[in-house]
Amino acid sequence: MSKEIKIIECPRDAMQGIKTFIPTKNKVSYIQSLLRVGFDTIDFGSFVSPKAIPQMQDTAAVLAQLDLSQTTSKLLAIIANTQGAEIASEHKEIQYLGFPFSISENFQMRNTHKTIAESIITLQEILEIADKRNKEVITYLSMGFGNPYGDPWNVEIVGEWTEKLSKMGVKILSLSDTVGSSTPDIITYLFSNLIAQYPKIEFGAHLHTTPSTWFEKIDAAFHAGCHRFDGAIQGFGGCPMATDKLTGNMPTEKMVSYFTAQKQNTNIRAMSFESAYNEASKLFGAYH
Ligand SMILES: CC(C)(COP(=O)([O-])OP(=O)([O-])OC[C@H]1O[C@@H](n2cnc3c(N)ncnc32)[C@H](O)[C@@H]1OP(=O)([O-])[O-])[C@@H](O)C(=O)NCCC(=O)NCCSC(=O)C[C@@](C)(O)CC(=O)[O-]
Repeated sequence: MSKEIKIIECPRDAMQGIKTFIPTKNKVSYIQSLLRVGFDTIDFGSFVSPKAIPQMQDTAAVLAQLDLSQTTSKLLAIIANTQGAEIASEHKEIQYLGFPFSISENFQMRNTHKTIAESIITLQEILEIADKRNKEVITYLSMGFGNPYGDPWNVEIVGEWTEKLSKMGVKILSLSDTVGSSTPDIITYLFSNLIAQYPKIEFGAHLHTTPSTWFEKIDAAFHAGCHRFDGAIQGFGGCPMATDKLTGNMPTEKMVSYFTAQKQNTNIRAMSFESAYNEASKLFGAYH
């Protein structure tokens, strides 16, 4: 029997880099449309410094206004320090805390003002907070496919960090292509080797892409055994801490059509997906 495909929709990643503040009610209305679709998880907001990411400063207010009574989706919030982990853990509606851990020193500094060595200590503390508060942690291996800063990167480095994270008790590891630099060969190599070597870790693909490379990236990750995929409708967004130019997210509509063609179950309801897609056009159309 084939394993179900988990699609993680990331409105947080789609919105966080938009400079104009999106009114809370518009965020609520958009996320509400996503909650009807059947996504495994919605990465809906973040509890980070409002100076670092002003767009996400109303995450608690957004959460308070969501109607979660009908949804099957779980909620994920990004956190970047223990303060964020404590705040997010106060909310019983949030199942997952997502921590961006980068194997690029430059990106980790840009993103969280901490070195890799300091961040690994933060991650350990976050894992302990999550354990006490009954939350699961998703660790992102940011710049997992290389980086634009000239920091050392190769597949052995990814392997060594995966070993360390596994020993620390990381259970979900999302290999993140923060600036869209991955190639199908590297995707295939990393997923097929790491999935075989660490059967207790659930590996995810958080891929960024240009419109011409989405297919080869998803196809490589899927055929290498990955079943957990992040995306954002119409590919909106990207990480504003990475480079001056955002590289869009993996477009969810492309993934849905890909997995439908592969006869894989994603639990996506087509009509609700279409409504959410239209909501995305209205919401993001105003800012692009
Ligand atoms: C980590 C820090 C806070 C360090 O930032 P800092 O300036 O070094 O930290 P600080 O402790 O000095 O705090 C600065 C101010 O922020 C406040 N603060 C501090 N923490 C919080 C918090 N949790 N919630 C609310 N407020 C907070 C804190 O209280 C203080 O306020 P002030 O005293 O100046 O008024 C900052 O750099 C930060 O927030 N970074 C987050 C960056 C971020 O959200 N990046 C995008 C998400 S990650 C991503 O997109 C990648 C991903 C996941 O998609 C995967 C991939 O593609 O790679």
